[in-house]
Amino acid sequence: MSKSLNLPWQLEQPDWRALYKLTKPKVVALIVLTAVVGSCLATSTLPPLLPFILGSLGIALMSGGAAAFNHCIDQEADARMARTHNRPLPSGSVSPAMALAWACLLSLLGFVILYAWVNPLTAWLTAASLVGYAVVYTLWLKRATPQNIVIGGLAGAMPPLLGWTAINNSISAEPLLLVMIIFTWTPPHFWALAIARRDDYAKVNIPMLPVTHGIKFTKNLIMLYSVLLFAVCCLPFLVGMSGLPYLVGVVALNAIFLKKAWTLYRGNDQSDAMALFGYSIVYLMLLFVVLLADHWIFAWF
Ligand code: HEM
Ligand SMILES: CC(C)=CCC/C(C)=C/CC/C(C)=C/COP(=O)(O)OP(=O)(O)O
Repeated sequence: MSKSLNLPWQLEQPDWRALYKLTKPKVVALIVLTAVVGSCLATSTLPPLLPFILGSLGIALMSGGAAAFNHCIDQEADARMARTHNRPLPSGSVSPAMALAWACLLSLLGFVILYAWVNPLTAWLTAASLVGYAVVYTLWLKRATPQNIVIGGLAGAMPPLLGWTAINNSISAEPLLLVMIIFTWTPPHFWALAIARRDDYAKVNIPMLPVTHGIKFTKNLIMLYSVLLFAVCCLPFLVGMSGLPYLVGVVALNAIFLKKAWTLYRGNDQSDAMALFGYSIVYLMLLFVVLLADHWIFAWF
C-alpha cells in the first residue's frame, strides 16, 4: 500500500519541533498563566497541589490540542498569508494526518486527566472551550462575520474560570469577572494585529473587521473596547475581590493601554497597531501577575 495514502497507522516519524509549534506555545503559556491565577484566587490558602498541577496540565493540553485543530482547519488560508505561510502544515514539516492525530491525542489526554483526577465540571467546561475555539470560531464564525473574534473570544477567556473550578468544583462570580476582563481585552488585542495584517485577511476572504468595515471604524471600536476594558478591570476592586495594590496596578496598565490605543487612533496604522498588539500581550500577563500579588498580599499580611 502506498505511503502517500497517509493512513493513521502509516504516520511519518514525528518532527517534535513542528508538533510543538502546532500547539501555539506562547498563547498556551499565557492561557495557563490566567488559569493558574484563577486556581490561586479560588482559595485563601495555597491551592491543593494535585488538582492545581493536574488542572493546569489538563488545561494546557486541551488548549494546545485546540490550537492544533485550528492549524488543521486553517491550513489552506495559512498557506496563502504572509504571516502564517511558514507554519508546520503549509511548510510541510508535518503531514495533515499527523497534525490531526496530535490534536486528538492532546485533547483526549487533557480531557481524561481533568475528568479522572480533577473534576468532571472542569473537564466539560474545558471541552466546551475547545469546541468553542476549534469548531465554533475556527470552522464557522471566522469566515461568517466580522464579529467572529468577539463571540469566539469567549473560548479564550474561559481559563481563569477553568482554573477556579479545578480547585473549587463550582462556578462563582469572582472568576466570571476575570473571564469578562479577557473577553473585553480580546477585540483590541486582535483588531490591532488585524489592522497591520489587513491585506493578508482580504487576500484569503476572511471577513475581519478592518477588511469589512475599514481601518477607521476598527480604530474606533478599539478605542471603545479599551475604555470598556478599563471599566471592567476595576470591577474586582469595586466588588471587594481585590485590593488597593490591584487598583494601582490596573490604573497604570490601562493608562498605557489607552495611550497606545489613542496613538493608533491618531497615527500610523502599521507600527502603532503592532505596538498596541505587542503591549496587549504584556498587559494581560502583568494584569494577572498583579491580581495574584494582590491576592497573596491580602491573604498573608
Ligand atoms: C478569539 C480570541 C483571540 C484571537 C482571534 C487572537 C488572535 C491572535 C493572533 C492572530 C495572534 C498572532 C499569532 C501569530 O502570529 O502566530 C495572536 C498572538 C498571541 N495571542 Fe492572541 N488571540 C485571541 C485570544 C488570545 C488569548 C485568550 C490569549 C491568552 C490568554 C492570547 C495570547 C496571545 C499571545 C501570547 C500571542 C503571541 C504569540 C506569539 O508571539 O507566538 N490570545 N493572537
Ligand atoms: C481549551 C481552551 C481554553 C481553548 C482555548 C484555545 C486557544 C488556543 C485560544 C487562543 C485564541 C487564538 C490564538 C486565536 C487566534 O486564532 P486565529 O485562527 O484567528 O489566528 P491565527 O491566524 O494566528 O491562527
